[in-house]
Amino acid sequence: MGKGPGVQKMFDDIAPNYDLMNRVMTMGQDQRWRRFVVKKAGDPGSGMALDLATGTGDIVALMERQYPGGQYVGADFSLNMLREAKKRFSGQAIDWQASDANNLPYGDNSFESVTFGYLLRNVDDSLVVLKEIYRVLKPGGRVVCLDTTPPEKNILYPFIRFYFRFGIPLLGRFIASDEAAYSYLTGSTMGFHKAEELADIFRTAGFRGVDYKKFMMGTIGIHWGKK
Ligand SMILES: C[S@@+](CC[C@H](N)C(=O)[O-])C[C@H]1O[C@@H](n2cnc3c(N)ncnc32)[C@H](O)[C@@H]1O
Repeated sequence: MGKGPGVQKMFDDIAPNYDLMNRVMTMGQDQRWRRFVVKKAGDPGSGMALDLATGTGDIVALMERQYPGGQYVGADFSLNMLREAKKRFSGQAIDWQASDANNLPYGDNSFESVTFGYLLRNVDDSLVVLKEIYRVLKPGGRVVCLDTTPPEKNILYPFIRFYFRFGIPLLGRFIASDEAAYSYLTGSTMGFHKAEELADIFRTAGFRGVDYKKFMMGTIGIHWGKK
């Protein structure tokens, strides 16, 4: 069995505390990275934009506010995360849909942009998901991916490692009452592709103009490209 069912249950369980935990754990930086994602995704005009693994909806809500002419879909396979998203952004024109990133229920060449925050670390095979995203993007459409990335072994590494190994799980215990979910975050970050490797996987999936930028002492990566 793949990662899917365990990941789905984990996000269903932490959904009510997810946003507070995000703000505290990132020291309030997380919305800045999402704004960068929105800038890179650009204006879809009157076309459709998909935010995959939308969770509680922050990226797609920022998109809708920034570029109000588009048609927005926020998709996720955790129904509890989608429920939180709907509650938070009920006043915005966003269509919330249940869907699995491995097998998207959308036709070829449907979207002007596809964004996703913290998805690829959670799937069995990044290449399978990226090929699926490539399929649903229109030619010339933009992809933007936000995720954690394994820190480099520089002078800051011992402090960053300490924060990931002990700080984040401890915050998870007190804020989200779920230390295991946040130990998983640490493990899946340390075991994830390095930023340059991930850029190569984007290229293998067919994307062109692939590049990336790191944030938060090299622990966050934002990748982008075009179909
Ligand atoms: C860490 S949350 C990120 C939420 C949001 N993108 C953000 O910026 O806060 C990861 C989300 O990915 C979703 N997810 C993980 N694997 C998925 C899959 N195969 N298909 C759809 N959603 C998935 C989870 O349910 C969860 O809501």
